[in-house]
Amino acid sequence: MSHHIGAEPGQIAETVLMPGDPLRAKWIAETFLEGAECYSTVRNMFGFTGQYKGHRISIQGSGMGMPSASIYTHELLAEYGVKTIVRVGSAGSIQDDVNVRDVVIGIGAATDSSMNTNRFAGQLSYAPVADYGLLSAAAEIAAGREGTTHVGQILSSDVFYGDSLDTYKKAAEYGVLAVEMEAAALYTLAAKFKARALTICTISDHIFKNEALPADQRERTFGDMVEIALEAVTR
Ligand SMILES: O=P(O)(O)O[C@H]1O[C@H](CO)[C@@H](O)[C@H]1O
Ligand SMILES: O=c1cc[nH]c(=O)[nH]1
Repeated sequence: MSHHIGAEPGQIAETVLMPGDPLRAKWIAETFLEGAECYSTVRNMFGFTGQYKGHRISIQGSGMGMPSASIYTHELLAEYGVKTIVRVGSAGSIQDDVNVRDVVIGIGAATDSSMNTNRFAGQLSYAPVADYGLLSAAAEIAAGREGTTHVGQILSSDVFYGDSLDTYKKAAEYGVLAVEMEAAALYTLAAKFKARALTICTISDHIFKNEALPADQRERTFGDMVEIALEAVTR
């Protein structure tokens, strides 16, 4: 067991899909994996391992925000020998042409977090980026499917309920597609541990249009991004 994951060595696959919502993790395991077994219920942050088309895959909830996601990412990479993590999350659109239920694949993640400012002692504005092989595979797979997928920069924010939308407006002017809360930390830690990482999100909200999907749909209906992720990691 690591500090926050109740798995024995070997119970977690080298490839992990990581939603923020632990109940989305359960739904993904039950819906897409064969023979899925739960390896951790610590803090109800569920983790499962099963098979997808003959490949061993784990699904681990990360919780919301970079502090929580960093804990699970660190333990997966440092203590369980995980080599590949794909975040399968929800995100809020900040672009007119990025609509609710579209899929967004994050090339890189801008952030308002001070985590990397502290990590690099204020000397570097580090650019957290996805693994190129995973990114190109996911983009190609998505292009061959129905539904709209956008590939570009996302913003990992520490704040869900901010005082103003000014920063999001500015980020949108500079091409950022959508806002979520984990990718920058995931990409940074994957680089540190020489692992592969990618973030695929489904748009659950439009931040400027006041559109939002309810919790049950965020939990159980984002199958397109899950299939894109599973096909990309098993290529
Ligand atoms: O749906 P998940 O994967 O949790 O992702 C998004 O949803 C949460 C906020 O509601 C944050 O974790 C954000 O990144
Ligand atoms: O608006 C949103 C929607 C999902 N996730 C976020 O972080 N923000």
